[in-house]
Amino acid sequence: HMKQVETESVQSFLNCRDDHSIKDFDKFHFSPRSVPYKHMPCYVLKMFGELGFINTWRIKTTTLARFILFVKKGYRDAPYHNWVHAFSVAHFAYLLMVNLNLIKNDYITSLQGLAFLVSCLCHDIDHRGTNNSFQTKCGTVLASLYSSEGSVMERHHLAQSMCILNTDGCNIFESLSSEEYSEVLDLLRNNILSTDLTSHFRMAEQQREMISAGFKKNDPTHRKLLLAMFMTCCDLSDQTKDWRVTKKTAEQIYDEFFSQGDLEKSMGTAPAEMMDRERASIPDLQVQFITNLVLPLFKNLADLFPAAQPLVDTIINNKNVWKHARHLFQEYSQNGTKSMEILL
Ligand SMILES: COc1ccc(Cl)c(-c2nnc3c(C)nc4ccc(C(=O)NCC(C)C)cc4n23)c1
Ligand SMILES: [Mg+2]
Ligand SMILES: [Zn+2]
Repeated sequence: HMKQVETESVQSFLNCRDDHSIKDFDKFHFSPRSVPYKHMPCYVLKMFGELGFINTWRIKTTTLARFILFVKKGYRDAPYHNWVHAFSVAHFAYLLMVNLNLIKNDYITSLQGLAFLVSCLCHDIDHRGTNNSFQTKCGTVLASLYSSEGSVMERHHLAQSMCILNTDGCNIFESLSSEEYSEVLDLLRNNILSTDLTSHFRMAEQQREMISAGFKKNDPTHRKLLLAMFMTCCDLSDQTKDWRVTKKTAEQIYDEFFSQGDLEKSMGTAPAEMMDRERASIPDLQVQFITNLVLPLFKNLADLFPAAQPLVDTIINNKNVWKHARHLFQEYSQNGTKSMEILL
């Protein structure tokens, strides 16, 4: 078995070098979900290399390769919260660093960039396709471990990430000095915990103040707010791609949400509307989500980085498609067609 794993792992790191079918990998419009599944680990390695992290932080390639495969194995095959989501989130972190020159223009340090990319890769590890309120409501093991501090799932994703770093031959931070090591773990913690959407709302106010007051590069609080903002941008980056991607993402998310709703009904509790396949109107929910969360967030990003303005334009386009789909959906759902097929 180990032999088979070894050859498979070696295989998944050889073939992306000669994969000339991929163009525009470092452009905002590129969809990471179009990368062949078996090439994804290799493209993660490529991102670490292109950002200079392998040399700067003296990361052994075999250690990084093993770390990537353990992270990939740490994800379950949930409809949305799976390895492909993790890969796409990490890819957007790469796009931000490359296209906004975050490290060159010292918005973030190289160490913060390394922690940022690793955090995105690990941010949803071992997700079960159910959200924080499900954990507490149904008294899961994870709730018994973490519900007193909140952000139950995010604390679990962090714990799983630490386990992988402590696994033989997987510690990609082994060449760091002790102060760099403790800083990178601190960054990992802040970044992964900041992907809890409810804590994003708390920070959104401070982020707006930071942007209107003007970002100060050497203000540690500004740095922390900026990294938290980047993490949520990456987590929601499917919204910045063309309609096909956002539609497919919505299908996966509501597949996961409605399964949780079914589970809650079978346990005798009433699910939230967005989790209830009998009540939810996906176009309405998506217009709300984009209006209340996605647009303000990426407008903040574009305020700081004008190069990110095209992302806002794409999000507005997608929102208009959902608005157009709204009455289409009502019309069709009258005669029972609830499915997303009707959307172009
Ligand atoms: C950043 O962390 C997460 C965690 C989990 C998910 Cl699924 C998402 C996420 N990523 N894309 C989406 C899209 C397209 N629609 C969504 C609609 C609702 C919600 C949701 O959780 N609403 C309740 C909350 C506001 C208290 C999340 C949605 N979402 C992001
Ligand atoms: Mg998450
Ligand atoms: Zn996520």
